[in-house]
Amino acid sequence: MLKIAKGRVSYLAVIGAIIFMTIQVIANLNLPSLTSDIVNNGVATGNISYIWKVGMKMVGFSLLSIVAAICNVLLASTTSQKLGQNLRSDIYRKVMNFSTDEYDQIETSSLITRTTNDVVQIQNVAIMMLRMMIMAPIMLIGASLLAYGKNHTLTLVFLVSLPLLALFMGIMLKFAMPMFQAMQTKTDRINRIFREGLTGVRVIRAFRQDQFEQDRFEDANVDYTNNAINVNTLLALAFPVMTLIMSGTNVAIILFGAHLIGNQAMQVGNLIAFMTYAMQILMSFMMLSMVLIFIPRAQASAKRIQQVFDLQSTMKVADNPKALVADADHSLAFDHVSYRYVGAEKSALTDIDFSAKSGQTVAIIGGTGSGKSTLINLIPRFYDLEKGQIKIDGVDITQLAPEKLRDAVSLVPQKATLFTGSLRENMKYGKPDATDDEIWHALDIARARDFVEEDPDGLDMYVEQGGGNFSGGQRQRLAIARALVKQSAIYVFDDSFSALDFKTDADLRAALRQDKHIQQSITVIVAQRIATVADADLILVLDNGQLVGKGTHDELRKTNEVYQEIIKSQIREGDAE
Ligand SMILES: Nc1ncnc2c1ncn2[C@@H]1O[C@H](COP(=O)(O)OP(=O)(O)OP(=O)(O)O)[C@@H](O)[C@H]1O
Repeated sequence: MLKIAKGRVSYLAVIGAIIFMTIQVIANLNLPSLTSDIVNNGVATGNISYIWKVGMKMVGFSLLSIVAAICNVLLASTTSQKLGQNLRSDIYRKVMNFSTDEYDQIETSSLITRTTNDVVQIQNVAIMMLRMMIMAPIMLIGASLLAYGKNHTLTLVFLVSLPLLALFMGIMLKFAMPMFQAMQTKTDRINRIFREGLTGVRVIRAFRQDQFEQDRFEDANVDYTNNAINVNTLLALAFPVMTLIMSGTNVAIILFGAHLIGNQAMQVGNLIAFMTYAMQILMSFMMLSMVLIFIPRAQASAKRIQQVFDLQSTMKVADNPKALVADADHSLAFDHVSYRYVGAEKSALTDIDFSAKSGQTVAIIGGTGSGKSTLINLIPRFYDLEKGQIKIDGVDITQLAPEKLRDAVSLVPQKATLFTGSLRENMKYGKPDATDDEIWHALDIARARDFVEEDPDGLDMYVEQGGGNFSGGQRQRLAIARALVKQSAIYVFDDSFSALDFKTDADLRAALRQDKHIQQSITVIVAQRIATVADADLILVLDNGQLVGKGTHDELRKTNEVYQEIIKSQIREGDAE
């Protein structure tokens, strides 16, 4: 908990909170003594001017206590809010820098709970620490000493009530702590099922699994609710018991106090003050116990957040990362590359070897699961290799700063993802200073100009979450345009043309070939159709992670069996050139 707060809170604010809380408690501790003074020396003797004098002092201490309390609350809540803000930013930054392997280690839903719910738990306890944790010990010690000063004998009452209270709080902690700790994992479970239900709603309906999913969610929901009810019942039970102990203490003090007053061993005012101190002692003891109940839950949350911070990226960045020379002739080379997914039994790619240079198009074709997407995901270093090297412009990509490498590669993923906002913002994603002319040029090549122009808002058109207000083909074309705006050394299209009809596919590729910038870059295309790959300078045929063919369309169709098979299957489907 302290580790997670380190460097994320202002120490000045923490010191300020401690100072103001100390002032508040000292002012509060003075009030009972002044009350006893006013009763003993003012009320009992009928000395009005003395009552006024001490009364004004009491008002002064009360005002001081109020002002100090306000300052403490302000500092405590600002500090806890800032701590939350910093934690959320740091988690987000860390997660955004995860390599793809790390994403597999902590579920997305759990990451969301950690950024929201867990951070809130820590914020709540931070406020408690900056208020109750400071207030309680000072008040406990101060009130005990002052009560002892008022009457030694009466303090013996605490020898019974405090151990009783401690015993009860101990039992409470034992039962409440595991329930509090379980709350976070139960929240994770609810979020996971809810998220899956939302993203997979169409599949769920199509497979008529609505009831199954509803039951699954209900299960998690009931489990969470029962746990929350149990915790709250326990806390609710605690209050009457604590009130009973406090009232019992009060009664005992009054009984023994009356006896002492009867024997003239104590003044009335001192008894009143003693009772107030007794309440302050018991209250601070309870406050400490409450904080002790909440700390383990926040501790569990802190651990979950720390886990995210502790995840070491498997991707090592070179000590002196190299840069690429802008506007130079480019090259891309795979040098006997193999790759195996973490935990997988066999390699997804084995001994892939090819190279390409500026102006060339490399096409990758192969059956489902043959390793096409894996191969292109290795270019922007989403994963690190098992064996071999990938070089861009002759430099091993592990020697490049990751941001420089990602600048050099423009990727159109298999599943086109657009972000909420205007279309212009989406288009500028890879080049924030892109002009409207550049965007229209890219839309032109991507065959997306027509439908954007038809919309009255044009580039200001609103993009809904995930690009939901566009068809699959339109989304794909916009994703292509976005990649083109970025202007990189290498363009990678992961099955990006499959959502397009044959004519649009052919027009788009022809427009790509004519673009000046593309002519100086390397284009890598993953495709299913022979027609899409036929005019590439180099075609790679993948089968079961192996490179079983490498050459031009003419070479491969004469010599390569797998390629011939693909052609045959597509002729049968009437889908070939
Ligand atoms: N994250 C992953 N973890 C483990 N194995 C994976 C992962 N992603 C893919 N694979 C495996 O790697 C192999 C290659 O998958 P890849 O996605 O590269 O195939 P693909 O040729 O692009 O297929 P498709 O045409 O269906 O997209 C498959 O056997 C797949 O099961």
